[in-house]
Amino acid sequence: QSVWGYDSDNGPERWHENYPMAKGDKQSPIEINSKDVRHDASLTPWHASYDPGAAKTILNNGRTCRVVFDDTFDRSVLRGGPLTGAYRLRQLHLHWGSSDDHGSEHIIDGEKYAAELHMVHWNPKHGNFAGALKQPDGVAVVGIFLKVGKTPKAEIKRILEEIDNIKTKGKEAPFQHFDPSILFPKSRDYWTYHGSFTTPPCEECITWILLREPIEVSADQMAKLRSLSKNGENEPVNPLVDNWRPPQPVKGRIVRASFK
Ligand SMILES: CCN[C@H]1CN(CCOCC)S(=O)(=O)c2sc(S(N)(=O)=O)cc21
Ligand SMILES: [Zn+2]
Repeated sequence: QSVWGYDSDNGPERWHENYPMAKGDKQSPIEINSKDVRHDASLTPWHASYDPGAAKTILNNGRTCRVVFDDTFDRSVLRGGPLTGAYRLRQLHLHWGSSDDHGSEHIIDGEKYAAELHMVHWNPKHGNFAGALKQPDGVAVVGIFLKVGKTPKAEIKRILEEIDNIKTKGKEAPFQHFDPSILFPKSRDYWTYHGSFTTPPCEECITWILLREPIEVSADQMAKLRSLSKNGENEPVNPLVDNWRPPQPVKGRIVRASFK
């Protein structure tokens, strides 16, 4: 069927059939090898100023669990780092595996994390989100790695508590009074490079800002995430797991680090 996904008949190896950008020269995710990274002293710290009142709903779209924010004005914005101007927070979502030893999209020095959280922002100088998708500086995504550990970060609980209300595809629940910056790790260190959406349409419009320090989740919290289903309410159960794209060719791109 033409609808893309992560199964053998509609997965990443076939996306290019309907989305030619998938075979572009600046695709994401990528593997990051510290030996190839260039420290850039000119990279300033990034700053998020998010309005908790901008959070609206949480939904299961059959491909991920997504929290949507009001991005009709500069209400929740990301600035600094490799960015010029204020980028508006539009949504956050996750990618995860079928077991704790894999699930992230970016891979760091050969290490795969259990999950990867993406906070998607767009550049209002391009008028609207659809316009921003067509620009190389249109979108900025902050990526946070999730690692299974003994001292889970409490703040992720708020998202996982909602999972029971959005078990199947198309289910949506109110999700308000939430400031996603509570999910950030202590360190602001990051890698940055230019790439694409890791799903169709695979547009190459993203400035990636990947945080070096993972946040910790518990094995139970990962199991909770894996209890989501790809299928709709009255369809056969199809677990929503392994919604990650494998690493793509770097093709000479430079990955810069804000740290030594
Ligand atoms: C499931 C589709 N995921 C897409 C949907 N959007 C893209 C544009 O859509 C146009 C209709 S998006 O901006 O929400 C977005 S960000 C990422 S990622 N993993 O690269 O952070 C993927 C996607
Ligand atoms: Zn993503």
